[in-house]
Amino acid sequence: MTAATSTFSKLPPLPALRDFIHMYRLKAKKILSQNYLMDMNLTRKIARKANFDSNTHVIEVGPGPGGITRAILDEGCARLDVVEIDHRFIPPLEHLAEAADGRLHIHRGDVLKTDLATIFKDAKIVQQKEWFDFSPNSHIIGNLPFNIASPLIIKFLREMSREEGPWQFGRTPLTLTFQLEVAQRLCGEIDSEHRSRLSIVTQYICEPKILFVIPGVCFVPKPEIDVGVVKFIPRAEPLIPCDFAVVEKVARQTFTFRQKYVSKCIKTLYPTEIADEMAHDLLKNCRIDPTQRPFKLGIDEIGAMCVFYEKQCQKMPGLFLHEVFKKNQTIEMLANEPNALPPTFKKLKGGISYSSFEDGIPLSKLSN
Ligand SMILES: C[S@@+](CC[C@H](N)C(=O)[O-])C[C@H]1O[C@@H](n2cnc3c(N)ncnc32)[C@H](O)[C@@H]1O
Repeated sequence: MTAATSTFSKLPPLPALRDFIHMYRLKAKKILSQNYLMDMNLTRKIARKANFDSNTHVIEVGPGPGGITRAILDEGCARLDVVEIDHRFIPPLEHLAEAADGRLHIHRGDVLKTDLATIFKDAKIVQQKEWFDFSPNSHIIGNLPFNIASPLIIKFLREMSREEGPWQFGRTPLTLTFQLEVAQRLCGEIDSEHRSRLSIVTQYICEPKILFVIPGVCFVPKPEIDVGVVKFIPRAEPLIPCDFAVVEKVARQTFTFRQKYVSKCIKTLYPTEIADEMAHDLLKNCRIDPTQRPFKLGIDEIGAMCVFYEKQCQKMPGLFLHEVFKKNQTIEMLANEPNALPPTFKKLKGGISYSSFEDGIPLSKLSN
């Protein structure tokens, strides 16, 4: 399908969402974090702000009774595949599919275990792009259940950083909802109260933006919190030249104690007997003030720490597997594990030069 040939018709009149819910007896289940978005102005706003065109193959996660599903179809897309875990929603979604001119396809299953790449691949709509080109005609959208929002975004970010799963076709954007506090952490800027591990692992690989906030009262049943709609655009070039597992580990340990000195946090990367020396080496090489607080560190500083830590791990097999809470595992024991060395970064073809990182110096400190 090309831009010139794609056409779609709006959905014919359907029973109102509220009537749908009564017709199909769709009482929300707390265990699946079901909070329905009933206001079609808001569902339309999500679809509009996601900003895809009529050639786009969209995947929606957790469609529930189909409020956002209707809006995506009406906004105009080449095809929409939905992944829903709760069998009760299949009949109303089939009802919707009958009205959707063959554009709506339903998959019953857990999105965490569903192969989204195969959905894109089998439909043969998504035009593969080189990673550096702008995004392919694919988009993933969802008003996520709160209980899986965090594991799902981590899975997506990991796949994105390795150009795997739906990102094997290029830079597929995401538009997802999160409880506002999580949305703010994903987008947390340096020196802000929201800066966290999540800010780093998100922002080094993509550009996240809170599109708008939906007050909790707009959902049925209403959660006690507000919800942020976040759009993620994968970066052409990651800001840190290390594998996701390395960035995730350094970011996690750097934010172990938010208000303490970074030196105290970084020591948790190493066994106690070598922690002082190894942490000192890392901070000195990266020109980072040991008394700095974690939330005041820029991505380039954390990037430099990742590069240096990775080198330390290469020299000391087993170090990468060290976890501060696993007291009885020595580096000698861990060195015999199959993944005793950190995964290597898949270098992108062309693009920015990571040479300054090779010396372990953050870009912002090069002129100092
Ligand atoms: C917060 S509700 C949103 C429903 C609908 N999208 C809306 O905005 O009204 C979350 C939806 O995700 C579904 N869900 C929960 N866990 C899921 C999972 N692991 N995989 C796929 N869907 C899931 C729930 O059954 C529910 O329909």
